[in-house]
This record gives sequence, C-alpha cells and structure tokens, in this order.
Amino acid sequence: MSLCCCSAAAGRGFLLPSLLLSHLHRPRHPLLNLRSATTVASAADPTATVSLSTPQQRQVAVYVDALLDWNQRMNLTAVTDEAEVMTRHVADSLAVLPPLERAYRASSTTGGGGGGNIDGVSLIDVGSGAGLPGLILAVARPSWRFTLLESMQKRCTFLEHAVEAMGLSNVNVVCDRAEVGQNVGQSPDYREAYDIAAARAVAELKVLAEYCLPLVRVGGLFVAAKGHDPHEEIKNAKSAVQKLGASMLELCNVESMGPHGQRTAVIYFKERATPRKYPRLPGTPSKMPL
Ligand SMILES: C[S@@+](CC[C@H](N)C(=O)[O-])C[C@H]1O[C@@H](n2cnc3c(N)ncnc32)[C@H](O)[C@@H]1O
Repeated sequence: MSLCCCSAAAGRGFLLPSLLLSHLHRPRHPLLNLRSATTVASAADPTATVSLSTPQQRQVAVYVDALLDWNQRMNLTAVTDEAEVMTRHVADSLAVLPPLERAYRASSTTGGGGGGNIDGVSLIDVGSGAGLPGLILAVARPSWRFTLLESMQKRCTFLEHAVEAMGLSNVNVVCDRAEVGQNVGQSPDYREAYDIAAARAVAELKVLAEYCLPLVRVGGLFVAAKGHDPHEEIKNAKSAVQKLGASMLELCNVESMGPHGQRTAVIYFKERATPRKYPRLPGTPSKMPL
C-alpha cells in the first residue's frame, strides 16, 4: 500500500470570480477548476486538473436544478442549498478523479492493460443514489462509459430523468442491488466487466468490497470515497479484499471542499478473478461481512 496526498485546490476555485452559469436566468455558482498536486514521487503528476468546459458547466447546472427540484418530492439529499450542492456533492465527486486517474494510469502500465490510455474507461458507480459521484464524473469524462447502479426505484427514476435532461449519452442506469446474482454481481453482462468500480457513502469497506470487486475486471480498480480517517475500516476490510481477489493500492488524502474537510480515496487493485461464490445472496454481505 502506498500513501498519496492529493491536495485539490477546489475551494479556492470557488472563491475565484470565474464563469457564472447564466443560461438559467439567475446567478449560478462559479464553476470548477480543480487542481491537484501529489507528493508521491513515483506517480507525480502535480498539475493534474479537472476542468469543465462551458457546455459541461451547463450540464452540471441542469443536474443541480433537477436535484433540488426533485428533492422537494423525494428524499435524494439532505443538502438543499445550491452552493452547498456544488461543494458537498459536485466538487466532492470531482475531487476523487485526479488520484483515480493517476492510479489507473500507473496500474495500467504494470500489467493492468490499457497501456496508460485514459480514454474509453468503463466505470460502475455502485449505490449511486442521486448520481454521486457517477453523474458528475460522466460530465467530466465524456469518453468514458458509466453505469449507475442503484437499488431504489425512485432514485433510478430520478437518475434516468437527469441523464436525459443533461444530454448524457455515456450513462446507463441499472436499478438493482449489486449483489443480486443473476442480474448484476453474477451476471456475465456485469461480472468482471468494468475497469473501475466506484462508491461513495454506501457501506463500510468490507461490505462495499463484496458489492464492488466482483464487477471489476482483473487489472482494474475499486475506489471508495471515504472520510478523513478510514484506517480502521481499511484494517477490517483486509481479509475480505484478499478473498475477493484484490489488494490495497493507495490511500489518497483528497482535500474536498465539503464542510467536513479532508476526504480520502481508498484505491484497490484487482489482482485475481473473484471466486464464483461472491457476491453472496442479497443482504448477506451487510449482515455477515467477510
Ligand atoms: C447514502 S446513499 C449514497 C448515494 C451516493 N453514492 C452519494 O454519495 O450521495 C447510498 C445509496 O446506495 C444504495 N444502495 C445501498 N446498498 C446497495 C446495493 N447493495 N446495491 C445497489 N445500491 C445500493 C441506496 O439505495 C442508496 O441510494
């Protein structure tokens, strides 16, 4: 395992008087230009940046509007203020991208396939909820293919609406549980079919690993967005991760703009095929974690 420190200067980006989204006829939040620096010499990419073009900023604005609108009728997020949605959801989702891309490039050149090419990546967002981080990453990386996996039908209806309203052609919404055998976790359509599985705020790592790792191809990555101190969770997940065919690659400190300050990205590398018996039956991973 290596440690990296990605200091995304995202908050500063918000303070700068930059582009306003005016197409919706009211002042919008200044948009994003996330700059990351890393202290890991071997993977140094100190200027890694996530920046959004004007059309991408519009897509984000459409998302934020839809989220706040639908949130009045269904429980999508506890955040009801536009500026807070931008910081706690949009920027927080984007903040994971620089360390993820750096890890993906690095793992691709060490036998993971892809030869460092960062286009055409397939990513599944497990427990996507209102589309976080998947929908925001889909805006930022239009050449990637995204699957948003969400078990609640009402949230899936919102996701389908948002995908259409935002004009995204690189997103597929799947309404099911990650561990539902014939449909997702054991289905040839999804099993070991993704370069990356990502999850944010879904379950503790040892449970999440059983949801996510069966979906990742050998040589791919599983990234979990976690809080500032995931060490205990990482320790508790070690045996589960090994059983599922992966090993810890990096723990990245990602300075997101959320009020809770520092966020981490825990990144695992899939070394071997996941044994067929995983994922177990729905509900079992959370009731009896590996
Ligand atoms: C707390 S929400 C977080 C949503 C989003 N990732 C975010 O960061 O805002 C967790 C979501 O995961 C979904 N979920 C939980 N377990 C799941 C499973 N086994 N398969 C698919 N979705 C699941 C829930 O329905 C819920 O929408």
